[in-house]
Amino acid sequence: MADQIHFRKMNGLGNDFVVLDTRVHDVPRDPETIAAIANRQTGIGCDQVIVLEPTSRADMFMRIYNADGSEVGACGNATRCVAALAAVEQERLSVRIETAAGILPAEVGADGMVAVDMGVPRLRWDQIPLDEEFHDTKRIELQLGPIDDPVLHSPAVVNVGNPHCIFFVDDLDAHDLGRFGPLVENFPIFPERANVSLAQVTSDDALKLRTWERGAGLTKACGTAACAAAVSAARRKLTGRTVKVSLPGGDLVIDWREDDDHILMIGPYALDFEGTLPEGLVKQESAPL
Ligand SMILES: N[C@H](CCC[C@H](N)C(=O)O)C(=O)O
Repeated sequence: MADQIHFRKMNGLGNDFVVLDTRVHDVPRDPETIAAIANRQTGIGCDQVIVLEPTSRADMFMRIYNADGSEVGACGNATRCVAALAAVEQERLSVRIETAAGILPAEVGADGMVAVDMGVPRLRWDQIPLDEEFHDTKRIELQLGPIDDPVLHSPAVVNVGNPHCIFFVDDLDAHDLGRFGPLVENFPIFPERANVSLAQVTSDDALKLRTWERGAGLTKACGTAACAAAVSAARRKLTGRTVKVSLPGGDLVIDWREDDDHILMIGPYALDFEGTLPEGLVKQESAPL
């Protein structure tokens, strides 16, 4: 019988994760099993599956899989959750989490908040990446064919370890992100697809955000989208460089630091419950011949 695979169910502002740990036992990584775990009808149910791995360069390596099984480079909300796990393990409040997009320092606060240095935004068209050259990535012109809404023709694009497309609108609720999100996510201009957000600036230090996540769909919060929207709003001079981002699941504070260009993301984390993966969920290793 395959050994029982322990998991932690965690969330950051309702963006939820199943966290597995390869330092304890082998865990499945094939896209089918990841998608089966993430399935909210027949699996555990989550937006992303997070797999912890050993590394000599940081306290742990965080591998990130979307619900569709695709592996990606960054997940802001999960980084806060994993930083909290690392702080408990290492018995210190300053930790470092390695991801495919880089090593992220984090500080776990006594107030249950975690501050993660998400690094510097990548702003060149080929860093997003886009499949055609645009000199001004704070406002690109999208030929949105199937989308007739003119306000959705000139988003900002930015990479914060993963690709983001941010539309600034006057009223979030006036647009059906569930309808056009998947269209934009899969536009050919985004060779690696994109996370798609609607942002509504409400003051010079606050904005509201809704996100259709690449590989996961509508989520209650997206940490990297909050970083991307804050950077894009500041680039367009719609806000300052420190912004409260209000998502359906709650608020994050994003500070795009002037001195070193790093993006600091501050917000909560939560451990919901722990368990073991149901046997049927994990493809059994084929028996040795
Ligand atoms: N869907 C994202 C990964 C998860 C990001 C999100 N959950 C966050 O908190 O940043 C992508 O494909 O790049």
